[in-house]
Amino acid sequence: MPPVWTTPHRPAPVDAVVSLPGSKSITARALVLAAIADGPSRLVRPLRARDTDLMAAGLRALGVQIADAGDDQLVVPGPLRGPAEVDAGLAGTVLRFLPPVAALADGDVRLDGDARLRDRPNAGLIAGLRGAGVRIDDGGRGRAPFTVHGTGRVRGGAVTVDASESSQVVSGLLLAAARFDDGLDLSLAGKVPSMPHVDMTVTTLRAHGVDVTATERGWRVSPGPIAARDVVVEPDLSNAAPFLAAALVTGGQVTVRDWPELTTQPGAQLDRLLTQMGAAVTRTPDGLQVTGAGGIRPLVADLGEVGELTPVLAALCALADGPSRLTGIGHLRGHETDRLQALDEVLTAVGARVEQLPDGLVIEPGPLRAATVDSYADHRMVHAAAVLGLAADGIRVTGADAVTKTLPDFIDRWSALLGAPAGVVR
Ligand SMILES: O=C(O)C1=C[C@@H](OP(=O)(O)O)[C@@H](O)[C@H](O)C1
Ligand SMILES: C=C(OP(=O)(O)O)C(=O)O
Repeated sequence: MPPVWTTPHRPAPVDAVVSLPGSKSITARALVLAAIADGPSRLVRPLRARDTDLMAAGLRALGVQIADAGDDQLVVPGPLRGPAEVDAGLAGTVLRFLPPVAALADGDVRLDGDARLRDRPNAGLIAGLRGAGVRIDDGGRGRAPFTVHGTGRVRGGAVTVDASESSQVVSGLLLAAARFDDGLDLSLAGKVPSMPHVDMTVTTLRAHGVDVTATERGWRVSPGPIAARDVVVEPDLSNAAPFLAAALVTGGQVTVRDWPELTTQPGAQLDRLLTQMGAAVTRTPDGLQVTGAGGIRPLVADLGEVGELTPVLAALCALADGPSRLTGIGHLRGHETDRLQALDEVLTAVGARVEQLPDGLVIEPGPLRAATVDSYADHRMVHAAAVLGLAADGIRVTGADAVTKTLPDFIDRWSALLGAPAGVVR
């Protein structure tokens, strides 16, 4: 990969059908549940990218067998044990889903990752696990690195957590809770962002035979076995965002194959959001088809449920025909980078006027100009720059290899999307 990626400029309408690899979030949940299930499981077409490879490596370090079988993965649970070191890279899913599993292991498990991981908030999870009887040494920081002193079992019971900084705190605790001696009666202190991701967790647990009920203040998980299940992983709908956005920017047409009829992925909301921005969105026998009309309408929306769509939507806002206001996304300051700050810098560099709100952004488009921008080690900032580059000639990105986090061949796929006449881009 060149150190600086010059994003392709494409004023002509795109016309393509795109197939995308599996969902990061579904793969992460499938791996974790398979690792603590009551028998072996097959994951069909899981995502193979940095985040999910780190999840698999972390589980292997705890004693789980995970083998590749063509495009699939076979997972065989074993006794969970330490001592172990887990590298979470920059993956929020590993940072928040593995510590509750580590607590079930017999022995110490130390978790660390990239320099930026050490800034990502995790006090809610650490306090929640302590409330469930787990001993954790985090030097009082509430962040990585920390050591989970696993004893082979977790008491569980009534626990109150603050998950206002990440829904993954809730998901991490719920995923392992059926294996706690007393299950878990989880109460929330405050609001939780990205609620569709919590719904995804609850739905996935039920599909594995776990008894989860919503309570007035949260969720209750009964103790019991987690049934091993083979899981067919849906395409990643959040990673569909830049490809569908290309239809809007160029006034072209993009179809994403195998768009699920029913899904818990928040990316499903692209249908509604891109329609609001002026796209015609239809379902065809192939998948979800987005057609751009030649202009982009501004977006005024609370994106709290779909925070991970923000970078691409914000890029579209910088190309719209009026000012946009995106709110409900204060927690994005704790993502791969401070995404509100990063988007402010990038959109300003290409000519927009940006105002940061405590929980969002106001974006006023301006005359576009060429710029070299950073990836901030954030895959979705590369997606955003790629979308801007369609409209502005001369957008260059340093550190574009950040895309390995969830879509390692993004740059090849993007080039193919733009080079392809009508046809399948793989
Ligand atoms: O549970 C998950 O798979 C995710 C939950 C969300 O995290 P936050 O609630 O921290 O935004 C989302 O942004 C992330 O990309 C994936
Ligand atoms: C926020 C994201 O990732 P993570 O799972 O690392 O939190 C993301 O993919 O947009």
